[in-house]
Amino acid sequence: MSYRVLVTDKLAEEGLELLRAEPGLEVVVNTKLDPKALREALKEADGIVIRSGTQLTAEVLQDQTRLKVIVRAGVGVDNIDVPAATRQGIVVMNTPGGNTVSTAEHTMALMLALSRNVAQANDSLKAGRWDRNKFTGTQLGGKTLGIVGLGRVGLAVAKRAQGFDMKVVGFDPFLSAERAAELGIESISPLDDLWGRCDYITVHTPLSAETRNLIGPNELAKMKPNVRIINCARGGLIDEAALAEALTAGKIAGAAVDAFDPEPPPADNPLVTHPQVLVTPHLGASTEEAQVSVAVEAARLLSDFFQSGQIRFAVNMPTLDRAELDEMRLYLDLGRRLGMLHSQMDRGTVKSATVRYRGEVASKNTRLITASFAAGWMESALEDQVNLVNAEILAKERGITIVEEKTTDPGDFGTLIQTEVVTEKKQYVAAGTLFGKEFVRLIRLGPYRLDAHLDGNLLVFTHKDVPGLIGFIGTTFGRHNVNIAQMNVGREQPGGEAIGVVNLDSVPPAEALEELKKNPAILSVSLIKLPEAGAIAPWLAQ
Ligand SMILES: NC(=O)c1ccc[n+]([C@@H]2O[C@H](COP(=O)([O-])OP(=O)(O)OC[C@H]3O[C@@H](n4cnc5c(N)ncnc54)[C@H](O)[C@@H]3O)[C@@H](O)[C@H]2O)c1
Ligand SMILES: O=C(O)CC[C@@H](O)C(=O)O
Repeated sequence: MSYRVLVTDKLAEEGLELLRAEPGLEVVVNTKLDPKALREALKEADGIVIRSGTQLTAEVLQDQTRLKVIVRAGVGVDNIDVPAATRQGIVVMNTPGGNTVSTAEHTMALMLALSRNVAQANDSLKAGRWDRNKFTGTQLGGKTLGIVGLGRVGLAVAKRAQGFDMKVVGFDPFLSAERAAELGIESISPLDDLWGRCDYITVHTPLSAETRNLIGPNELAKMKPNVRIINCARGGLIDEAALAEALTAGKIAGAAVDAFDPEPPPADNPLVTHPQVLVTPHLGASTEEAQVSVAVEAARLLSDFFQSGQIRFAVNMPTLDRAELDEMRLYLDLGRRLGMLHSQMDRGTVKSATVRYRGEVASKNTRLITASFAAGWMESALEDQVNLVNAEILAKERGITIVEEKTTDPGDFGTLIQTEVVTEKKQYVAAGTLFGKEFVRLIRLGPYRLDAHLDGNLLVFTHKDVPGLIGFIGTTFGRHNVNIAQMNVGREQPGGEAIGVVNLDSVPPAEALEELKKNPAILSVSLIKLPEAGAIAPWLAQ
């Protein structure tokens, strides 16, 4: 049997050689395909190896019935529509770690070059000038570096910055303060407290809906005027126009940028053209060592896949046999939804997490359900596509152990999963059960019992148990044309504090939420977005 493998970005020769030496693999290298040609070429391919230059969009992947595997030589899979690939049964793998050191070193290179005006001084001297006074810089030693995102690259930057005698502070919802302290990093939470503390700020999070414009005009306004900002992660994490404006207005001192949105950036991109911004064309991972490392690893992943069916570093595929997956599907879905609920209830640094199983569910493979909870909890925050296979390991790496407790005593419900997350701010408790063979239900939030649907748009509000409040909520949403599908309230005693969960047919506008918050009887309002009823995780859908 012969498999055709397409390579559509520049891959180190060492990786190509490995692929070519593999019996049964036909390797086609073409780095000049436009989306239409790529789509056509994929119809004749069993596998593809890419870096960050190839966009595997839903359109490109649509109806690719021959394609079985995508291997990303690198970390970020944001140039692949992973849900679209998963839906089509295409395994997506990446090579995490292979370019971490190079990217951390590039971050340091940019930080140093920015501090010592290396690029400007180089241009000036080559243009025949000897401007020693103009390029007086600042030193890193003794300064405070703020790192947003303390994963692989963020931690590697922290270690190097400590070698330069910098004080390192940082924020990452998935690194416990204790683990950070062990690494000599002061954990700052909430993130808003970090901006005003730092002389240098560097971002190392994935780009997601939550992290887009992580640094915008409000955050820039809170920074010290001498601050220097570095982005060696993804364009889109920093509002490019706001950053350029803050530099021009002298509100901040400088910036260095390796990643843009889109790439390549248009010629009039405000950062590329700005005299105080040092730019490089996405070179973080562009070292001989990193490129060899990711290319060789990618080649090995691909040949193992075709030769023996092995799946490693898959970002969308659990190693679970079919029968077990079918039996567990609804429990896994409930675990994931509870995790997603927690991830949206609080942004504080996690101290501990516990999952309690009661009744029938306690006799199932609860490790898998706990992994599903962890995946739902972390899936919007991590660069890795979190799934059943990697969720608990990713949590552990961040100093978070998810404790499991179980009893087969059925209690009030036949089956119950109760989740508890303790952050430095407070303790959050939720519990869910299965209703029939199809439905998952939220039956407890904090100290309150209720019975709410665990899907779609949920408005959770704590309030004083006073007459007229339910009417007020209904009228407010009515005025904003938002339909209430279902409403539930829970309280400990009449007239005390209570909780309400409202299932909405659409996302309410911000003004509607503001109006609710102004009512003195309403104590807190959170909008939680969950998958629609019956929509299961891509990694459960295979
Ligand atoms: N410039 C390059 O060539 C290059 C090379 C490698 C990686 N990258 C990019 O660098 C980034 C980091 O890569 P990595 O391998 O360290 O990924 P990682 O998954 O190991 O780390 C990402 C970290 O960000 C944290 N995070 C997520 N949301 C956050 C938020 N709102 N606030 C604070 N922290 C948050 C996560 O908890 C995680 O610890 C990614 O965007 C990746 O694509 C760029
Ligand atoms: O392919 C590259 O050189 C960039 C890779 C980098 O952005 C990554 O996410 O691994």
